[in-house]
Amino acid sequence: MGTFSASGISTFAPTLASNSLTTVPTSNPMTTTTPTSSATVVPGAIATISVTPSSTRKTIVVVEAVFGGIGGTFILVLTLACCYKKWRARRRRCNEEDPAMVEEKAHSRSSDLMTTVSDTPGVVLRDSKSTLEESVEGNEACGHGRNDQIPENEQPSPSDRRRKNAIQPREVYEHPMSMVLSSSNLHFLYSEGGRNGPSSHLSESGGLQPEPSRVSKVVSNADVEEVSDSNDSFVEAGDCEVETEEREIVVSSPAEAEETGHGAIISVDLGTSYTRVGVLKGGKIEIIPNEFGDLVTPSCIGFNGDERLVGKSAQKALLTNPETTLINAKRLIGRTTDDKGKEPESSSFRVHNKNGKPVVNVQYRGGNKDFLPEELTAMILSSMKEIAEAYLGEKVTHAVVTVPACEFLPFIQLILTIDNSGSMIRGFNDAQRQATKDAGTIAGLTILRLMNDPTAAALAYGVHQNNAPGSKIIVYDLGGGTFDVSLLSVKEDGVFEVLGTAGDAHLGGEDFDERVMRYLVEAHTSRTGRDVSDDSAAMSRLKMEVEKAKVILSRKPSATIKIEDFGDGGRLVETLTRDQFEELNSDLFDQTMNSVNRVLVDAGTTKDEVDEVRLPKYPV
Ligand SMILES: Nc1ncnc2c1ncn2[C@@H]1O[C@H](COP(=O)(O)OP(=O)(O)OP(=O)(O)O)[C@@H](O)[C@H]1O
Repeated sequence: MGTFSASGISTFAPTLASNSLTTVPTSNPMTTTTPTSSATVVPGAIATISVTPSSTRKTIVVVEAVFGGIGGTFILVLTLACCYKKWRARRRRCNEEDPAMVEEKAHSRSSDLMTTVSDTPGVVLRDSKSTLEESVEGNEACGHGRNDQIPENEQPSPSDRRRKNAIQPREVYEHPMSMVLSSSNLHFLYSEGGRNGPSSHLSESGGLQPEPSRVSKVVSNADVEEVSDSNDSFVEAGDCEVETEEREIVVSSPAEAEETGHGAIISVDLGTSYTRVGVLKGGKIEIIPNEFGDLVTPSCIGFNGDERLVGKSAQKALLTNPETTLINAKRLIGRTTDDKGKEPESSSFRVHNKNGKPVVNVQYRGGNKDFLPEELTAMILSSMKEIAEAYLGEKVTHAVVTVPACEFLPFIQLILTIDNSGSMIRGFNDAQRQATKDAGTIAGLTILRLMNDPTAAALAYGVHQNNAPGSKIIVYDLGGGTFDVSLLSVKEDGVFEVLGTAGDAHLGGEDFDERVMRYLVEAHTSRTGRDVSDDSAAMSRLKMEVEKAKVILSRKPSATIKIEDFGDGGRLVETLTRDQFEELNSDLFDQTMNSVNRVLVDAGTTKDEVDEVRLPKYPV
């Protein structure tokens, strides 16, 4: 789950304030690749479209050349109709696993199909919240704590003060994990995305009385089933697809879970930088500490002779054996080797092409070994399984795993970006989702559900509990490697509707770290004449220190980075201010704002209609 704490907040809020949310920034001094859009081609619609001017022009020229004249127009319309149909079908499949709406107060109007929340001890959200708050408290020492602990004399940077009229983010302390954990035990009402979100059907009905004709599958409390692979959310009737608005209703309690033979179902927040595992126990959601007593485990894998390390020990080995220590496997999963050039350069391990797939090559057990990203991810999942099994004293076979949201590009945007990315989807696409499931299988886990990060986040923040009906909330979730933003509308009876989701599976805290690293290396080189960028041990050290500094900058206006052995016995001592950090990363923040803009425009909402912005906090 993503988080950017104070530095993220401070940068985000003013941007939100200063940018018009109906237009995309068209230039940025730091940007080399930030897309700009041409508002002259299709006014209004294009305002949120992220395409390079050259690709737009190319597309238009091709369209004009190929589709000139009346006959051409007919062909164009036909082609667009076909594309649109395919796009809709894929979009439905993509949304399949997005539990976009959640019903939390089912007991008030429960139907025959559903048990009530009060019947289901595992869904007492307040309990999960307090557990999580405790865990945050317990981790203040790591520097990832709550902002209300910040000493009063630590004033925000001058740039913060300049920011007026911003939508004020509220601090949140829960972790998305809480609801991920509940996902196997709550009443979930899946719905098809409206323009980019769900239908209004459920919200009208309060989520409790779905019309049977519109429900493709109902799982009653006596019939808990695996749902992750169901593809029956729409039926084909000849050439015509009849879309069902609701997809699944899953009702389960711990007792019921046992009946199914699943045993305890673990939930894994599989992050680019950190992974967490939890389980529902004794009516409460618990995040399980690892062997070090930490609630989060670095998503790091190390190979040392015959030994395989996962987590903190691997992270430590990053300093001594950077070539055989792997980070960011999530950024490779489900990718092809063509899908390159978007990742941070700081990874020290070797990635090469094997049958079009990126493969990591390491020295292990006396030989050169290739590992697919799903195999690496499986190692992390396997470690989470072991942590859970040691804690529970029983075998774990089933899990719910989070993935970055799957955002379908609006159709018009798809047309205009086709030669840019060729992809219908931002966020995790089908291949990445499938590869994540495969990783689960390799780890000996059946993945019951892939849950979208922003949905999990929204649930965890208790958006449906804590906000008045009618309020609109933005959930801005910047993680280690991915970014998701969702616009939610709170309905009656604790239901919320996801009006839109956007994001970038190539953008996260790692990219921000990367920028700072580059800056520091350049500064060091020009001062000392020594370039350490090829020294993987020095770069690994720098990476760790830069991340720490970034976290400090969330609370303080400046941070000092000191590395005693920074290549060739040299030393690095640099002070980084929050303003510098923000400037170095300004285009990355702008990119996140593009997604915010897109979500708002897709949902037909303006900035003024947004009541609140939620920025996740990070309980390490
Ligand atoms: N207090 C903080 N201030 C700024 N950044 C922070 C803070 N705490 C953590 N981070 C950054 O947040 C990122 C990790 O967040 P998180 O654990 O939510 O992501 P993840 O789940 O590993 O990644 P993703 O969800 O993208 O796969 C890292 O880049 C980390 O440096």
